[in-house]
Amino acid sequence: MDILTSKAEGILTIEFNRVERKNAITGVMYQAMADALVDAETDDAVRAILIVGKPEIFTAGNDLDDFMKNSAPVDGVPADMRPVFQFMRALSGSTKPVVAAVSGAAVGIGTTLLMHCDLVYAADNAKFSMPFSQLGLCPEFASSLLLPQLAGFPRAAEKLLLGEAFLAQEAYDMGLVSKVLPLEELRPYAARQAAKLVALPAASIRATKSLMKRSRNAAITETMGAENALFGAMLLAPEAKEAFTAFFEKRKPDFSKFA
Ligand SMILES: C/C=C/C(=O)SCCNC(=O)CCNC(=O)[C@H](O)C(C)(C)COP(=O)(O)OP(=O)(O)OC[C@H]1O[C@@H](n2cnc3c(N)ncnc32)[C@H](O)[C@@H]1OP(=O)(O)O
Repeated sequence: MDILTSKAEGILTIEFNRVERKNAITGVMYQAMADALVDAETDDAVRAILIVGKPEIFTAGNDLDDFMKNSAPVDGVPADMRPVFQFMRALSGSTKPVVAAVSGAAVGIGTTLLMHCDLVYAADNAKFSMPFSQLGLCPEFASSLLLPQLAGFPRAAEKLLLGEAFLAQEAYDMGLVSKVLPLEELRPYAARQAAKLVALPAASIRATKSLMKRSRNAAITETMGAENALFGAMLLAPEAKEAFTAFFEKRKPDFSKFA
């Protein structure tokens, strides 16, 4: 199983478990995470959600092979019903508190998804990146809105226009993560924070989260629509094909022939 889910003591834990592919996320994995989140939404026994990777890798982002093989529109399946949309909609719309524990690399959607979590803990080996422009793509799932809001435009531009990677301390300074911890303390600390949420009155947690998010919900939905229309087209363009092919051929992409 490339995604492990478990429920215990009020916490739904979702764990990336595809370490041989650096936890790169396939459609099947997005669907498993979406289904777990949708189920949690109506399960009163779940009072907090914890998303974790492995000590050496959070996730390498979307599986690039999946991007190459499964990006064309499918007859009868609206684009926003694809598993990645179902997952991000369920995460962004979750009324339950979501805690993420990040160690190792968090690439692409691996960093974007953190902007939709509530408490984000990073190990001192965490490394974040959103290399969309390097892949011939553009930001997705409201990162073009939320990152400039968090970090300010000039710093967000380094991360989104150039796709520069950044370490845990910078992520903390930018406001993307709540706290940086030594790697061995990350998972137990995140679990303890989730347990604190479980012990608090669920109605209070729901109300607080909803109030904190309400002023930006409409903008997030609108931005996701604009981003994802562009993203879907760019996935099928030759620049992305060159980037994905270059990754698997272990060479630098050559974008010089594209205007
Ligand atoms: C809507 C969502 C959008 C997005 O998420 S866009 C972002 C897409 N992701 C990426 O562009 C990241 C690609 N991966 C990497 O840059 C690197 O990996 C890492 C920095 C994450 C790790 O580097 P290292 O430790 O040197 O590992 P390795 O040798 O590159 O990878 C080990 C095996 O894992 C496969 N793999 C890694 N990432 C992906 C991926 N994203 N999709 C498919 N496969 C991936 C490789 O090919 C390789 O495989 P083999 O051992 O056969 O050579």
